[in-house]
Amino acid sequence: MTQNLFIGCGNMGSAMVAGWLVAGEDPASFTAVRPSGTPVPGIRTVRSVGEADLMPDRIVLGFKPQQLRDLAPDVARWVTSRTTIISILAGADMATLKGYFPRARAIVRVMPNLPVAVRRGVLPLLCSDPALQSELQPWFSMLGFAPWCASEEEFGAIGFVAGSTPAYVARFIAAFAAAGEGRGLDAGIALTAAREAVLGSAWLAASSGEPMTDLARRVTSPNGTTEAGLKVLDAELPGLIDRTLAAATARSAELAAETRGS
Ligand SMILES: NC(=O)C1=CN([C@@H]2O[C@H](COP(=O)(O)OP(=O)(O)OC[C@H]3O[C@@H](n4cnc5c(N)ncnc54)[C@H](OP(=O)(O)O)[C@@H]3O)[C@@H](O)[C@H]2O)C=CC1
Ligand SMILES: O=C(O)[C@@H]1CCC=N1
Repeated sequence: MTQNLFIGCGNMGSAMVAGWLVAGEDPASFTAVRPSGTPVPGIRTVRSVGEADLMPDRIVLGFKPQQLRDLAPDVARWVTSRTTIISILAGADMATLKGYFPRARAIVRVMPNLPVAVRRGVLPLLCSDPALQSELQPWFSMLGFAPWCASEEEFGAIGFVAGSTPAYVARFIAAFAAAGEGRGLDAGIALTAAREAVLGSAWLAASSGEPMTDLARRVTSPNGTTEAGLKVLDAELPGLIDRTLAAATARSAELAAETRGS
């Protein structure tokens, strides 16, 4: 059985494990290292790599990017020519990772988003070895849309469109709910209405496959209420999203520098 060792398994590591367990993966194939000892539901959790006492086939780097420099020497002690390193660290580029783990069989970057927990994630992948791509594709695809990227730039761009989006969507839903409350709605009803409207709209977009302009047109009666609302939204939203992604991109570059120690 393939042994997957998560070094750090907090919000994102636990979400990935949850998705794989729902997909039917064997819980015995996962071990999580968490210094706090907080259990990861459904799998063996230990406080240190030493306590795990296994030679993993895959090591998932699930700690914070800022910790890479300090933790890499310890992690490297468990890496052999049979070990695949899977990094979910934002910002840490392939060259940096290769520098820390020169003995690894291969290094794979993945930038998952939180819906991997319910197998509807977006998780761009980066690794230039076609054999490893074939080996890992079915495993990652259990968690959602898992495209192999041709370059670090493409990987980064998909990551920026999708990686933080669950947080942005949470804000979007909360803003609609707050606007509903401001118009006298009960808080619970306002939140349910906003959340279900976003879920239903995304579901419809995914199942119909139509262009977004067509979907919007089907809602927008000429000179009706939606048209009045869109005049306000369209004036702000594209620029706002662009600035949002630009800020995330800039922070990623800073994190990349921190992982290199420069
Ligand atoms: N959250 C997200 O949506 C996304 C996160 N990522 C990436 O995932 C990584 C983790 O982020 P996230 O899950 O949000 O963060 P969390 O803080 O939830 O998880 C960090 C994990 O690292 C563990 N840890 C801390 N110190 C050590 C150590 N010395 N040795 C081993 N493990 C340690 C923590 O242990 P303990 O649990 O015991 O505290 C925890 O399990 C980051 O690199 C981030 O860039 C990537 C895409 C999306
Ligand atoms: O906020 C972060 O840095 C991580 C990477 C993408 C989503 N969460």
